[in-house]
Amino acid sequence: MDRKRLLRNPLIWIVVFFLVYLGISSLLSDTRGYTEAPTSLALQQVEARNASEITIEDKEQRLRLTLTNPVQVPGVEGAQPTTTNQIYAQYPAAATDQVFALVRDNPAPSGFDTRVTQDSFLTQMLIYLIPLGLVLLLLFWMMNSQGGGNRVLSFGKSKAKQLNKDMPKTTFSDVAGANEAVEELYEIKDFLQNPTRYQQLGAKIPKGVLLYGPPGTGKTLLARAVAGEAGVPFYTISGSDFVEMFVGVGASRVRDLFEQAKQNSPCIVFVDEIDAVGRHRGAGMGGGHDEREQTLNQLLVEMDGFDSRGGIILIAATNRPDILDPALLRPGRFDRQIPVAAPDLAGRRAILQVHSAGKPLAPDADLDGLAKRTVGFSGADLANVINEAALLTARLGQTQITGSALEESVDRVIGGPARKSRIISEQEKKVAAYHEAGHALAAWAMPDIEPVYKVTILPRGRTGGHALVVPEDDKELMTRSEMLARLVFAMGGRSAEELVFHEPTTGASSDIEQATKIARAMVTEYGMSAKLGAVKYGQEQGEPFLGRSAGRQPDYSLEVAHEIDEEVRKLIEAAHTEAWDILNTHRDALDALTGELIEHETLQRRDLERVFASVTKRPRITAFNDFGERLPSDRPPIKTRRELATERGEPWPPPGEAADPERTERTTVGSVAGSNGNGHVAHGAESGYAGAHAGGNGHNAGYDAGYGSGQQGHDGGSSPTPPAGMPATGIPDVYRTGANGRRAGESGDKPSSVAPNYGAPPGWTPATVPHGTTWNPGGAGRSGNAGPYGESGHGDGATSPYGTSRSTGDAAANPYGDPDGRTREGRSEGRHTGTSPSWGHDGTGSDGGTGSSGASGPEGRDTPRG
Ligand SMILES: Nc1ncnc2c1ncn2[C@@H]1O[C@H](COP(=O)(O)OP(=O)(O)OP(=O)(O)O)[C@@H](O)[C@H]1O
Ligand SMILES: [Zn+2]
Repeated sequence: MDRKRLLRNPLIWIVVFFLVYLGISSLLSDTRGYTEAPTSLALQQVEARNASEITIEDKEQRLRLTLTNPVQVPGVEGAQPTTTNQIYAQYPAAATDQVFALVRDNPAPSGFDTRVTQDSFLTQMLIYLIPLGLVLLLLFWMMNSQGGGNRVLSFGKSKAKQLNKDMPKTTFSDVAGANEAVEELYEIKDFLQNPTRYQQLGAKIPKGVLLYGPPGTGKTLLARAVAGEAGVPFYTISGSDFVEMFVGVGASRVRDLFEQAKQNSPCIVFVDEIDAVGRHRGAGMGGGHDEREQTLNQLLVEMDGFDSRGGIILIAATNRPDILDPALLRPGRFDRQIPVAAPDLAGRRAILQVHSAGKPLAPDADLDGLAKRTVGFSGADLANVINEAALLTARLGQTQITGSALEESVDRVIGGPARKSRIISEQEKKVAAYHEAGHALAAWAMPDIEPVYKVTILPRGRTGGHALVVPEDDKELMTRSEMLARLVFAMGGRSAEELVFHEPTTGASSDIEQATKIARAMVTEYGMSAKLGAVKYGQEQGEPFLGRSAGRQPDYSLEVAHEIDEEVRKLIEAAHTEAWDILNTHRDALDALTGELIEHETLQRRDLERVFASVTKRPRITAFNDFGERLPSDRPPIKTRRELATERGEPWPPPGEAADPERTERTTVGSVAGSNGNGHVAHGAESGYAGAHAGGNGHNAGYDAGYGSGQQGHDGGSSPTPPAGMPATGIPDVYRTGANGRRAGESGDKPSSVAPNYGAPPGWTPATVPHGTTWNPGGAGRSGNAGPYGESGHGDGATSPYGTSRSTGDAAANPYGDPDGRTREGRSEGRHTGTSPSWGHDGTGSDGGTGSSGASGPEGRDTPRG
């Protein structure tokens, strides 16, 4: 590496050149064989007529003599004198005349000769060329070191350098938890291996495959796996490689790319981040997009031109399919679009297994538990968790990765390293402890929210502490009650401060932000306010150049704006009251928890169960308005086969049937099913999880594109987005609880208390069903298990209610208003794994005290389409 750098330095070359020059000139020196003598001696010899040959070399000012009788030449600088008959001597230029006269008077017997050396033409040329060459060399060198590659000289020329060839060894088994995508890609791989089979059927294989989904979900990995499985070369180029300063370069690069691919077919060309070139034409601010449009046009033309029978398959990846030019996505171009969503529970478990393979795990390392805790993590996050745990283990000098190392590394990945050294005053610690205890208690006593997983007042990253609720399931839908519960949870910290210290602190700012976001989304996006109705207020501009929310425009009147603000405030006020009331009622529990928090700093679920033993889930006391005039029906929804079976006490799945009926029912991609079906099958059978997204088929309106959001907005929880269509189990659940909630609110009666059942969701009836109804909506799958939520996070998802940080919805699924979901089955489209770990960080304390938690991620915007 270093040696290479050295060789590029022109100075080295100059030095080498001179050394070589000196060497050569001394070798060729024409004084060889002659000894240098003092001028006086040489003149004496001429005078004494002892020279048999005399040459005057005019240019060198040298007298060269061959003597008849050898003479002794004194050695120069103390060297031995030598006796020789060939000598030469220099003379001064002014003495030329005298020397000439002397020689003329005393010529040798053969006369004398004068030589005037003339530089050869070549030498003269060299003299001019060498400096020129040096200058040029210097210039090249400067360009090189600037651009990294020899950019300037090769622009528009072949891009052999940018196109990296590779023969990956990756296989589909390296990709875990992305079974749908693997199934789709299996076909491509099969085609590359047996093209004739497809050609005989007259089938056209897609020319291009677009993989889209949140960052880090394994898109690159999948593309490599296709190449690895098919055993064809894999070329990668990034969309931004096309974009160049010079107009027309991008287009010619596209041409070259296809040229090269054709020469190397069959092969896979992978264009990463294709949105860099593939953006909507005519979009963007100002002018000056000609270059990009030209590049895109060229890409379109080339894609039309090549024939996939040639065995070239283009795979592109993007996080933002919604901003791609529609022409790029039409049949014949990237007509196969494969969503790569963040993994679900089974997927996460499988990914953890893939990445922990070959690493020494201690017996207490529980990958299943870890998978449950890491809702919303992408494959890359999970890989990172395992790696961090390994690093941590190495740092501690241990030989096995323990459960606590894994636990710590999850926290690190989400919230950054713990700030152990930070010193906080006793008083601040107490405030923080009350704040977090307030969150925990509010969540504990509210229906429709997951039990708190852990509470800590250890500052981590930029946060001052957090209470964490983790969903038991991956959830895609969130009911109104669940969102309300989240509001209460968010207000818990603030309420505790007010209740106990009679004064709020700045530590609740991110809670407030979070709550506002949820409430606003409920009103303007999810139509959850009876007063304003199911109307979407505000329109998002499609192009993200201005930053997501800068493009948001109000499309309603000032009066409505006023009403929205009012509704938002009402929701939050009600939640605040609710939280306050809970804390007031259970003040003993609050104090007890605070005490333990101050002592232990971090408390787990078991501790909470002990401390909160006396706290029961309670119905909401405040009236949140619900449905206006439209009274929900009392008739319960139909029951699924599974529910009926469970009621009858029969085992599920029925013996002899496929292990996972839900999954097979949903899956329409039957052709190559099961190529990688590891974790899933077992999983669906074992928990209610499959039930949780049993629906979602076939609607593609209103998905939340909010996945991309804050990589580091750790706080934000998830963003399950209730989509427009509701799955069979979904609607009634919402209605039911909503209706009951309203009645409770109206009459103000507190229901007979429901038996406390904290640990887990299965079986507990939401307390919002006040009259002791036994109806249990979703079977194991959905009972009061709300989605996740980051209590104070602000993942900046403008709309996604729970702080989108890690939500995964791939919802942007169908960006081009393709209503029937051509190639994809509805499920993958509607897929919005809205769950994510809910880190409510509170900035209690850190610098400046305002505790804004976490740099929020950039997006999380809702992009409804279709
Ligand atoms: N499904 C998965 N199974 C196993 N490992 C995964 C999976 N998804 C991601 N990873 C891990 O995460 C790393 C990053 O994934 P990859 O580069 O493919 O993500 P990407 O989707 O291309 O991200 P981006 O959109 O940011 O380019 C992979 O090298 C792999 O180690
Ligand atoms: Zn808080």
